[in-house]
Amino acid sequence: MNYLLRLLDGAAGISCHSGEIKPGWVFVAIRGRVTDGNGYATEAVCRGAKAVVTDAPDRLPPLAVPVAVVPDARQALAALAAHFYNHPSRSLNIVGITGSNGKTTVAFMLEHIFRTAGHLPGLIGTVRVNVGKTSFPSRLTTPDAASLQRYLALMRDSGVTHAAMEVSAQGVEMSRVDHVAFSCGILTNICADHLDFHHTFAGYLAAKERFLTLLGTSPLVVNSDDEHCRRMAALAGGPVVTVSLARPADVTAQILHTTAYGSKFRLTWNKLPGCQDIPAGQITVSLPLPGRHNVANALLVGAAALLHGTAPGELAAAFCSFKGIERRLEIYRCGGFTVIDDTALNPGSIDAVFATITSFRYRRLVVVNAIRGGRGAAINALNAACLARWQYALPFELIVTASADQVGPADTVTSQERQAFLDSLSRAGAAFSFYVDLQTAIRSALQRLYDGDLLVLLGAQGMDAGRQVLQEQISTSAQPRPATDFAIGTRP
Ligand SMILES: CC(=O)N[C@H]1[C@@H](OP(=O)(O)OP(=O)(O)OC[C@H]2O[C@@H](n3ccc(=O)[nH]c3=O)[C@H](O)[C@@H]2O)O[C@H](CO)[C@@H](O)[C@@H]1O[C@H](C)C(=O)N[C@@H](C)C(=O)N[C@H](CCC(=O)O)C(=O)O
Repeated sequence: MNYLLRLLDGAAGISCHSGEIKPGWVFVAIRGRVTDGNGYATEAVCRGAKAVVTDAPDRLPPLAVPVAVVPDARQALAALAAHFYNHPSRSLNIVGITGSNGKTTVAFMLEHIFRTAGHLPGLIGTVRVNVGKTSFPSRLTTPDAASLQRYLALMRDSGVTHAAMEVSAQGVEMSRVDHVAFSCGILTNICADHLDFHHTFAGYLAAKERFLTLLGTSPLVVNSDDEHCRRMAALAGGPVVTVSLARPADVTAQILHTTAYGSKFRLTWNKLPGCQDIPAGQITVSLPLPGRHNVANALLVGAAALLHGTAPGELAAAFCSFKGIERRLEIYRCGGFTVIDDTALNPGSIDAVFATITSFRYRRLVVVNAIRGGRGAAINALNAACLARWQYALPFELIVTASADQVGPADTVTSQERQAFLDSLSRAGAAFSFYVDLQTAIRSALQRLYDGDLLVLLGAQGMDAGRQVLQEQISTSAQPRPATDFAIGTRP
């Protein structure tokens, strides 16, 4: 390793992407799933790379710069990047948030609480990267190791002290978060997802278990209402703080009142490990986010905030002022009807949306669901069965459409993926209409909607186009009606 670290002497940067290389940088060539980084080494040297690191020297062309051979290029990238930026995570409080659903909401909620408690916060996740008040676009939930360490160094050098970071299973599996010192971990829930990457549920669980190894002896906050999370907590190397809505735990919630626009609950905690100065206590929280799953998210956030010394009074105030985030059970008005917009990429998140809707009052329900493509297509059969099950429980008109899972063309829905999804829906007994074009699907939904109806947009980021179509319809005069319009209670 010393020889490797000496490569960094005088280096100006490090990257695994040739396009990012600047003079004096070190290029780490990674054999990937789509292409081989070794094939870009010449380009990296032409851009001024001072050295190249590889775990496949036989795939490298002759180069006029030093080449270091390592057992695993991904792990070497993480180790070199952490060393190059002088281990920024050691100067930060970083809460690593992992799980199938809820990572983004938990991360934004925790960032908000850290800010309200007077810290300069940071956030790394699916929607964006925040360094204090500066925002950067996000291509991945968990960036590659070099980009990640770069962000962490920027946070440290900008005075950030507390950061919330989404840790994806892919990110763990690909060593992106190796050499990150987490002050705490959060395990939200575990359902079959990302089968495109891990291929089996066991593989997905193994990635989550590897996160616990990386967490070391730092505390783990775990949702003990989730069976897989309970089992995994037993593998933690440090103290475990359990949170639950339904059973005895270190941190619990008693829901007092829910409406379409939020929940009121009593949050109670025991004396937490490592929190000498915060005795057991209780606060009443008004959370302006609907749904039981958001109370579960708030429990995880509350536990992590208390572990980081947030005073109970500050915690209650911070929850009350949290505004939520786009496309996570986001509710807005569109003329006389209401729209719920959620990325809902897997059965767990689809369940969370419909479980919340069961207590809403509306005239009719219309659902537009965007099929996942590319990497996400592996989950489509499970999503179709989940939609059919909910259509049986809550009759609704289902409109299906195709849309890019992410922005990249690699994720457009192929005709095979589309037909496979529609066949899964038919087999499960669902009634639906299909429109290839997302905007036509939304327009078709709009023609069926009247005052008092509820429109639900489910699916990938490609659904952003749907919002633009809706915005055309949202009359400037329409103001959000009081929550009483959707008071929880008897449905028509
Ligand atoms: C499956 C997966 O995670 N792939 C990620 C991985 O790709 P890879 O290692 O297979 O790399 P590759 O694209 O084959 O390229 C090989 C190497 O050549 C390099 N290269 C490539 C092209 C070039 O011109 N020059 C160059 O040097 C690349 O930087 C890379 O190091 O490393 C790449 C570089 O960092 C990522 O862009 C790529 O993310 C792709 C786009 C992706 O969609 N990933 C998804 C699956 C993902 O990671 N999702 C998770 C979870 C999301 C969730 O929770 O739902 C996430 O953290 O975002």
